[in-house]
This record gives sequence, C-alpha cells and structure tokens, in this order.
Amino acid sequence: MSKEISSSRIPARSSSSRHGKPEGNENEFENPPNSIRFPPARTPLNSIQDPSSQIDDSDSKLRSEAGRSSRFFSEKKAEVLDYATPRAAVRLNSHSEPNSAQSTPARSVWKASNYGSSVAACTSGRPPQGGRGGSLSKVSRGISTAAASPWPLVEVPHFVLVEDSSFWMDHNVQVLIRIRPISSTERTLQGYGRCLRQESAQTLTWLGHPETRFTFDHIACETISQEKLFKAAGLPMVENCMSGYNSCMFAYGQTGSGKTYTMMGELSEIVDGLSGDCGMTPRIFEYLFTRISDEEEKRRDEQLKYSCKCSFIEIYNEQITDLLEPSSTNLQLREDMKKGVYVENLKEYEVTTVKDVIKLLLQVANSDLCTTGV
Ligand SMILES: Nc1ncnc2c1ncn2[C@@H]1O[C@H](COP(=O)(O)OP(=O)(O)OP(=O)(O)O)[C@@H](O)[C@H]1O
Repeated sequence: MSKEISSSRIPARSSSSRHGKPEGNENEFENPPNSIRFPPARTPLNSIQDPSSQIDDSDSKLRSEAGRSSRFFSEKKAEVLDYATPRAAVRLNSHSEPNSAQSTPARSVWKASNYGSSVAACTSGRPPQGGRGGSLSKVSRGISTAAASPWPLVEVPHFVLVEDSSFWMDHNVQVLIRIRPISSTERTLQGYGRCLRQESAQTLTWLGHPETRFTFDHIACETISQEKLFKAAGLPMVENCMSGYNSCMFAYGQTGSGKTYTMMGELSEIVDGLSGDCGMTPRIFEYLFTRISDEEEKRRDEQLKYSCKCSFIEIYNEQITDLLEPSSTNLQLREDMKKGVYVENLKEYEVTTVKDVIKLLLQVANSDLCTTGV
C-alpha cells in the first residue's frame, strides 16, 4: 500500500469586496416613469459615524463583553481552541446578523490597513456528512483610522478552541478565522484600533455601521499560539489523511492579514526541532512523518510503506507555474480516470522527513519567485 501526499503553494491574492447585506438598488426610485431621475440622496461621507467614535461608552461595554466571554468560556469547557484575527472574512455557510437597519457605509470611509484576519479553510476528502458547507459569504472591510481608539487598550477576551479529534467527522469543509493582533506600528504610529469584537469561539461582530455579526466554524482569537492552532486544525487534518482521505488547507485574506505567518511562520533549517514560531505547514509535515513511521512500525509484518511526494505550484492569472522548476510555466490542468485532476509535467519530489519539506519550502522562499500565501 502506498500513500501519496503532495503540498502545493497557491499564492493568495489580496482582495477586498463587500458582502453581507446587499446594498440598496440605486436604480429604483419612486419617481414616476418619464420624469427626470436624480440619483437618490446619499449620506455625505463625513456624516457617517465612525465606529471608533461610538467607543465612548464601549469601554465599559467591552468590559461587560469580556465578562460575558469568560462566562462563556467556563460554560463551554469542551471548546479548546485559540483563534484570533481582525478583519472579517469568508465563511462557508456563515450568517450575518446586522444589528441595525442602516446600510453599509461607503468603503471610502474606511481605510484598509494591514490589521486583519486571515481565513484558513480546510477541506477533507470525506464524503459529505450533511454538515455545513455551501454558500460563500464574505465581509472584507478596512479598519477605522480614527486616532487613539480605546479598543487596543482594552484587553481582548480570550476564547479557547477545541482540540477535537473528530474535527472532520461532522463537517468536511471548515472555515477558521484567525484574528491578527495589531502591530505596535499600527497602534502607536497609525493609531489604528480594532474593527472586530469577538463574541464567542464562533461569533464575531464587525464594529462598522451597522454592527454586523458573523458566525464561523471556528474563530481563533489573537492570542492563539502557532502550536495550538496546529493542534486544533492541522493535526486532525493529518489524521484525516492517515485515514485515507484527502486533506486540503488554504489561507485567504487581504495583504498583511497573516496568511504567511499562519501557514509558514518562522521558517528555518531545522537544527534542534522546529522553532516555536513556525507555522502550520512545517508542523503538519513533522506530525505526518511521525505518524507514518509509527504506522509503518506497527504494521511491519504487512510491510506497509508510505510514499510521500511534494510539489509546489503557483496559480496566478490562471497560469500554473512549477515553483520548484521555474522554467515550467503555463502548466496544464488535466483529468485522468485513475489520478483524477492533476497538473501535467509538474515535478514531484520524494520527501521522507520534515527537513526535506522545509528544504523545498526554503528553496522557493529564497527564490525570486517567492510570493505570498500558501
Ligand atoms: N498571529 C500573529 N501574531 C503576530 N504577528 C502576526 C500574526 N499574523 C501576522 N503577523 C505579522 O503581521 C505581518 C503580516 O503578516 P503576513 O506577512 O503573514 O501577512 P500576509 O497575509 O501573508 O500578507 P501578504 O498577502 O501581503 O503576503 C507580519 O509581520 C507577521 O509577522
């Protein structure tokens, strides 16, 4: 029996788009037919209230939220995962609950910043279990530029993510939001404040107008460690793989939202084990090879051997490039009865240890072709 495991690198493209509640149709007026039509009155941009200006009493509000959160935490001890990321995002089957009837403000009111959240979407090759999955709903907006917002000064509530080995049993597509902490530059020099408030391990509120609540499969608060995130999301994926299913994880988010940090983290040649700040990919492969050697040892009588192959591609402008063989550009996607969908002429490298994988990752990271995302 042999198993093949491949890793691909798909640079995430930054994007920002409005979603959530549809904005009003500007072509619908009450004017009778044939009358002169004027555009509907718009709220002047400078009259739209900035969320940070509401924060006068929000400090106490947040404190009460924090109290509520810790209650939530103690009530739900079973949930043990840390996720954290600002900047709302994608969710399969997410739902939003605007708290007000006010329409979404014009985007120019908000200035996009690097403060954001990235989304890690994980899929398993398990057959659908009647779980979540389906429509894609995304909110992606900039953060308030209001100076000296009090939000950063308030301790954010901490939520724990569940390390659940049955992660894939119920839902074969899961969306995790990781909230990135505000950097000191954003806080002190640019005066950015938080644009999100996490309500629970699955729910967050975007502090815009109207305040809008989004629900995801998991939300990692900004204090989550690389290791905990791996244990919550990466480890079950490896187990899923070892059970014979396909697994896929990808990161999505605007530039600077933490995709590379989450998927790669601090990447360097392994001397004495992985560094504490290394990300999901090296951890996944380290665990995978440990599991493989355990399994081979356990089933030595059956002479079970695993074969792992690694490839690294970039998909950009609908063109596929082999990042380990940069002269191979514009590779073709093919479908085969046996292999399924595959990239023609893509180089595959045999890997047997996490060191082999990191070597390939570093080879690409150090090349001119290195872009963002995994
Ligand atoms: N969870 C986190 N904790 C601490 N720092 C973080 C975290 N996430 C991201 N950062 C830091 O934020 C900065 C931007 O993150 P990163 O480069 O991963 O973003 P990105 O989404 O990959 O951006 P791009 O699409 O532009 O490549 C980096 O300096 C990174 O170290």
